[in-house]
Order: sequence, then structure tokens, then C-alpha cells
Amino acid sequence: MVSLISPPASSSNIQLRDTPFFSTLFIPPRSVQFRHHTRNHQNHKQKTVWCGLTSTGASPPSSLTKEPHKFFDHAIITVRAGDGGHGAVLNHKEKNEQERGKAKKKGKGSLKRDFDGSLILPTGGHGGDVVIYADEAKDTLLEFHTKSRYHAKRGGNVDAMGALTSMLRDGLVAPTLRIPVPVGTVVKNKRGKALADLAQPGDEVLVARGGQGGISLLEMPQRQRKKMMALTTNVMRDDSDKILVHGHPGEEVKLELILRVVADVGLIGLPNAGKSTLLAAITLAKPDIADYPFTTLMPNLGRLGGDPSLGAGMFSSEATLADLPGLIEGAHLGKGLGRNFLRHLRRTRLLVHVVDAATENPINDYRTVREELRMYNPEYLERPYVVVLNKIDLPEAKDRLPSLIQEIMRIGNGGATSELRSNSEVPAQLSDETDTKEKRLEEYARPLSVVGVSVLKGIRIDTMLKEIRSALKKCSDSSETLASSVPP
Ligand SMILES: Nc1nc2c(ncn2[C@@H]2O[C@H](COP(=O)(O)OP(=O)(O)OP(=O)(O)O)[C@@H](O)[C@H]2O)c(=O)[nH]1
Ligand SMILES: [Mg+2]
Repeated sequence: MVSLISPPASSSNIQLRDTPFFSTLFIPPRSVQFRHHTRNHQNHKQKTVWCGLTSTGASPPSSLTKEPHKFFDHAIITVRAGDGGHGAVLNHKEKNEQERGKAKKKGKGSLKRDFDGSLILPTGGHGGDVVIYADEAKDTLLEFHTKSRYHAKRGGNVDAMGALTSMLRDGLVAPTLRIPVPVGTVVKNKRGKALADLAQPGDEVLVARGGQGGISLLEMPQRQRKKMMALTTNVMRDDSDKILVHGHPGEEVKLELILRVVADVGLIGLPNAGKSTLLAAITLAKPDIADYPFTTLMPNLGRLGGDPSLGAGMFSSEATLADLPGLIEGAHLGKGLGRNFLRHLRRTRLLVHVVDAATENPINDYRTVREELRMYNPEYLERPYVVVLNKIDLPEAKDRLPSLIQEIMRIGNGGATSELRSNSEVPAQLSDETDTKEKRLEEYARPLSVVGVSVLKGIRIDTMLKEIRSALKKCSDSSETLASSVPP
């Protein structure tokens, strides 16, 4: 309850919005959405079964179930903070001591007084604010396509007796509505201005403020009023004041949510190369794995850490890996699953390029993916990377492993243009074209290492982990050097 100090004659000057917010009640969100992928093996179509969909009871639009990759990282929502509760025009009769005691016993009618004897008039409750926060338990924005409007509760009203009529648990003040989103969500307003980048678990942003509660006024006969005015400072009454009794409306805003997966390592490669199998082999993640392209429709996250010999349960998080949907030629033009998820590489420090070494032409496959990255964003080719030649349990892969490693090392410049020139596979005029705007694949850095493994059969996984860890270390060392070389 707030002690109201009445303004002088012109009450309309009050800046109610400038008053500080009242404390709010935290109610953790309960609604959880479960997603299971099932597959119809005959026609190779992905089917997504939804269950336990929040309290809305609505079934997701069919476009969501058919093409979740188009919706998982982008959503537009409208949030409305709660309105302020109304104050009241109170009938107040000055009671003598005896009457006051009786009223107090009944527990109604009697207004509280401040230490100086002035009356404390109750105000309507503050409407609930709306806060968006990063929750590790969430991994997509899909649910915001099935429910896109969020309302916080309104503040409680004051009744004519000066008591609370609200059913709110915390008295008059409405609880803050807290909306969980995946870590890595950027919140923008409708003009496209970024309000927050919720990159760490627990990061939050207040997106809509609840309305201020209305004030209460005293209604009393003229003769008593004079006496009361002399006695107390917070009594006022004229027709124009009435407006102040109403609570203010809560803010309503339209917001754009954009998810950019937060991961240290991005797993890339053609469909079927074994990216998800790799993630499952070295982390606790349980991605869908199958022998046809585009099994993965949205990024899967896994945490790397500790000594694998301790078992997955003993891993302590060292780095986060994102297994992305497979890339195909023309992905940057929208082929396959398109370019939607390529933006999720933006926050990675290291790329792990997984190549199926048992296909007809692994080098061609390797170049295709590098080329797609270049077409999407040439900066991605500047990023440190490790190449994993997978499926060496198969003889066709095992036999040509050494030559594949050599060839991959040749595609890329380790600062040695002369070496490139001497390589018959690389056009001789290449080094003369280094000044042209568009760099060729050969002009970008070589991988930090190329390692042959079988993630399915567990062959050379330790070596691969060692290479990934050492590459990660190099990335953090170089970023530290870079940071220390920047003048303060
Ligand atoms: N023989 C062999 N098969 C493997 C190996 N790793 C993965 N596979 C198989 O390759 C197929 C594709 O594996 P995934 O992990 O789903 O491949 P992906 O790269 O995630 O595929 P997308 O999600 O479609 O991009 C599955 O049938 C795996 O069992 C391996 O080391 N050896
Ligand atoms: Mg996959």
C-alpha cells in the first residue's frame, strides 16, 4: 500500500509513469513443449508429432509441422503488459475512538493512517510487466507460431470500502509475466531496433511495462472536508481528479524474435556425412540419425567436455557444439533446406567440416560445402576449421585416406603461394588473381588439421577430440592476443 500525497490544485500534472515500479512476483513458467520426430520410411517424409502443447490447446499450423526449419529461429509476437488496477472514491466518515475500534475488529471500512495522522489511501495495483528471458531448456522459437499473443495480468482494484477486491496473490500488484526463449535470442522492436541479445542463460529484458494503478479519493460532506483538509495532506476532491482513479493501460508492443544459436563449434557438411552421429558420439546429445539426407532439420546442441574415458555422465562442459542441417550445392540460393540455418554459424569460433570419405568424390563434396559457405558469407571461410574424414571403417574410405588428407591440405593457402603454383591441380594463374575481390577457395587458409575417423564405430575418436580441443585452444589464444593488441 502506498501513502498518497495529494498534489496541489492541478492534479493532472502528475507523472504517474515516472514513479518506480513495485516489486513483482516471480512465477516460473510451467508450459513445456515436447517434440518427437518420427519417420515414415516408405516415402522418406519427416513427420513431427506434437504433444503436451501448452495451455492453448491449439494444434500447430500444418506449415510448422511440415517445415519447422523455416520457423524455428524466427517469430513475431505481441505482448501486452497488465493494466493498472483502479483506485476508488471512498466514503469516509470520521469516527470516534469507539467506532474506530469496532470497525477495526470487523476488519473493514477503516483506512490506515500514517505516523502523522494523515490517511493512507490505497492505490490500484500496478499492472504486470512483461519480461523475456533466456532459458537453457528452450531450443526453438516454434511455440511462438502457435501462440503469438501474451498478456500480463492487470493490477487489483480498490473497492469503495478501501479494501482490495483483487484475487491476486501478492495483493494489488500483478505478477510479472516472464516469457522463456532459447539462449541466443535477439529481441527487436517493430522498427527493427535490437532491444536485447539474450546470449547467456538468465539474461532478460523488460519489454512492456505494466500500467500504474489509479489513486483513491475521499468523498465527504463539505463541512467535514474542511476539518479533514486541515488534518491531513492527502485529501483532495474535485471533478477533474476523478480521472486519476482509473488505472493506466499497460504497454502493448509487437516484437520480433530471432534466434542465433550460441555454440563454440559448428558442425557442417553435406547431408548424410555423419554430423549428428559425431555429435552423439562425443556429447550427451541425442540427435536423430538416419541413412537419408536432411535427417536434421534444426540445429542440435551438445556440450563437449572432460575426459571421454570417464563416461558421458562425468563430462564437464568445455565447449558447445551445434550440429546443423546438411548443406547441398545451391543452399545459398535456397536449395535443400536453404540458407535459413547458415546464420547460426555466426556465433561459432570453430567449424568442424565433416566429409563422408566413402562417397564417389569426397573432395568434390568438400569443395561444394566450402563454396556454399563462401557464397553465403565469405567471412565463414576465414574462420578456423578442422576437417573430419568420416566413415573410415568402410574399405573404400580407408584405402584412400592418405591421399584425401593430402588433397584437402592442398586446397587452401598456408601462406605458401609457391606451393600452390607447383600443384598441378591448382590453376597457374591463381596467384596472380589474389588481388581480385572474390577470393577462391584455394586462397583461404587450410584446415588446422584433417583427421580420418569413424564416428559410428569409434575409430580414432580420441585423436579427433584432441584436434578439436587444440583448435579451440588456438582460437581462444588468438582472440586473447587480438584483445590484448587492441589499444584501450
Ligand atoms: N559406416 C559408417 N556409417 C556412418 C558413420 N557415421 C555415420 N554413419 C551413418 O551415416 C548415416 C547418416 O548419419 P547422420 O549422422 O544422420 O548424418 P548427418 O550428416 O547428420 O545427416 P543430415 O542430418 O541429413 O545432414 C547414418 O546411417 C549413420 O549411421 C561411420 O563412421 N561409418
Ligand atoms: Mg544430422
